[in-house]
Amino acid sequence: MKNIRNFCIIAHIDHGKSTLADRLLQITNTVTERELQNQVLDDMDLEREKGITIKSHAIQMEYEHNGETYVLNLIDTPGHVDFSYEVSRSIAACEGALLIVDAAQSIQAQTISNLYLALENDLEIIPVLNKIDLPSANPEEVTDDIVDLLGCDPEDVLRVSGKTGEGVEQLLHTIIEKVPPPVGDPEAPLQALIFDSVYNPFRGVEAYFKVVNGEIKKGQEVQFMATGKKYHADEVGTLKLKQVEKKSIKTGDVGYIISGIKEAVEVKVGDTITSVENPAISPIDGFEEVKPMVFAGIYPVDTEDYEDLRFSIEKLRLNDASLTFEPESSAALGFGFRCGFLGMLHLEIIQERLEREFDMNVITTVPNVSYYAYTEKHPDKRILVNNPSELPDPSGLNRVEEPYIKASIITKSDFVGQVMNLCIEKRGILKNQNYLTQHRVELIFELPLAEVVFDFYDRLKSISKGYASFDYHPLDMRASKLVKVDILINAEPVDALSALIHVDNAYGIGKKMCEKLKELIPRQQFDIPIQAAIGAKIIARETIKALRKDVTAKCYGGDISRKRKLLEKQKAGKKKMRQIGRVEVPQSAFLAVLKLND
Ligand SMILES: Nc1nc2c(ncn2[C@@H]2O[C@H](COP(=O)(O)OP(=O)(O)OP(=O)(O)O)[C@@H](O)[C@H]2O)c(=O)[nH]1
Repeated sequence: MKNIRNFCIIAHIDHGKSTLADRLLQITNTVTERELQNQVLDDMDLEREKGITIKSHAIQMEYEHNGETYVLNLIDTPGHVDFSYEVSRSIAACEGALLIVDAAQSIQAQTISNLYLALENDLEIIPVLNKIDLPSANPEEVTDDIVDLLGCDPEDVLRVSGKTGEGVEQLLHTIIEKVPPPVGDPEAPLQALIFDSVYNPFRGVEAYFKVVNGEIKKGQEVQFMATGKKYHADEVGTLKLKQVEKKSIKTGDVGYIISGIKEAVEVKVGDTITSVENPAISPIDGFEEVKPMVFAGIYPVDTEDYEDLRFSIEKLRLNDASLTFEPESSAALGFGFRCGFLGMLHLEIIQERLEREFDMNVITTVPNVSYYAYTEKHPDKRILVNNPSELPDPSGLNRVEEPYIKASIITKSDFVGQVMNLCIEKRGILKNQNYLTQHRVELIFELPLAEVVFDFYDRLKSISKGYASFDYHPLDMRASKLVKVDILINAEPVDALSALIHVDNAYGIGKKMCEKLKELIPRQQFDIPIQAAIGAKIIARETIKALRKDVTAKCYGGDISRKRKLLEKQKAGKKKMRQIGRVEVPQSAFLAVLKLND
């Protein structure tokens, strides 16, 4: 145990975590030059394309130092706010963390939020200034920022370049010298912390764990404490570039288990594996069931594809336990599914995977958060509302509660005013303003999550010219004055466009919605009124004027094939359309609310 080092890399997105990890694998000969494809840790296509790490993994390296061989377990952590619980469990499996800061970008929101998680778990922090090869690097200033943040000595901040490899050898020595070996009782009953899992279509779900106490053996009967399910440990091992089967994994070490588990939902990150024969009295602290934060309806464009869509979502759920779904129907869109996601990025990923991996053509409705509603009749009985159209009748409504988050935004001092205005417009409450350095400020806001779902990131990025980073954690549920705003197209209510909006913003948003829809819905042979309403009260109206000319008129007398082409183009366009009463509505209209400020 004394020669094991478990560590993770925490960094803001794009600060070079994967590149540095690759370099560590290369220097320790865990992978050969040839095997070292760029970013081996990001093995999902989508990850590589989006340049983000979605699923965390663990990899084992060996390294000689002062005549002794050390086992170094690098536990990778996902880098996006949507996956923060997974980050927290990966961190809990480590004794040390490399805090990577980009020498040109300095400290960002996720640097700090991940640092706090690491400190909460008593990790040894090794500050690392990365990308020192960049011409735009500002090592002196950024080192000062790190020193201010951690209260360490400037000499403690290592300078490396994941790209050129400079300083990486020294970094390995520092890991061995500074990160403490794991502690744990090899004789105690088995307790292994699950920090990640991966779905393998041939072998079932592989769970990654760290043995906190005891030992896990091949062939052993084990129990997952949170789910209560029992399994036979068909195979255990450690992870190099490939899996290396072992007879057992001992206290302090990191490994994987394969035990015939078919669905990702059975393996919960944060759960404890114990032995059936000699069970631990209690699980390891910190288990939480991850709950979806954002909901949206997903509908097939072609109603006949409903069963295919169900099959595809079920398949996705096999390897993504945080995705939830249940059938729902919409008067406007027909049969589909109400899906729950960890956040907006997660939603985007699922939508893209459905289209790419399953070739599904889907309409995604406006995302919403989940609310608690209480009626006058039963003011103590909580009703969970995951879809605005399920909100009880307003006349009998006592109150509605919505989720709040604690958001941390780091930006340059020049942009503080604009960022504050944005947050206040989004109903934020300023909690703290913290000058990290002379030019960089951290703002802590409490915000309704629903407001962050609506075009918050994009606007934050544009008002700060990209110099703002954002991170959040769920806080609590609070009563708010929310009303349901309905949209009527040609006098037909379109349930998929309903949204719960704060009463003060309802008129403004209703008006903008109508204007946006007017832009998006093509003109047809008759006038189309578009209205926003609260209950029976119309609060805004626009009219799409009738189209008079025949589109093909200008081709008359001309080339017949051109006319046919035009008609075919129209037909293809129609596939992406939805019929609402007599009106054809394009797919983009269902997401109109998200782009009200464009
Ligand atoms: N010049 C220079 N560029 C680097 C260095 N390390 C990483 N990069 C570049 O910075 C970008 C981001 O690097 P990644 O390693 O993908 O960053 P990451 O932190 O893993 O990103 P996420 O997985 O999205 O969190 C890539 O374009 C890298 O080529 C470095 O030391 N020097």
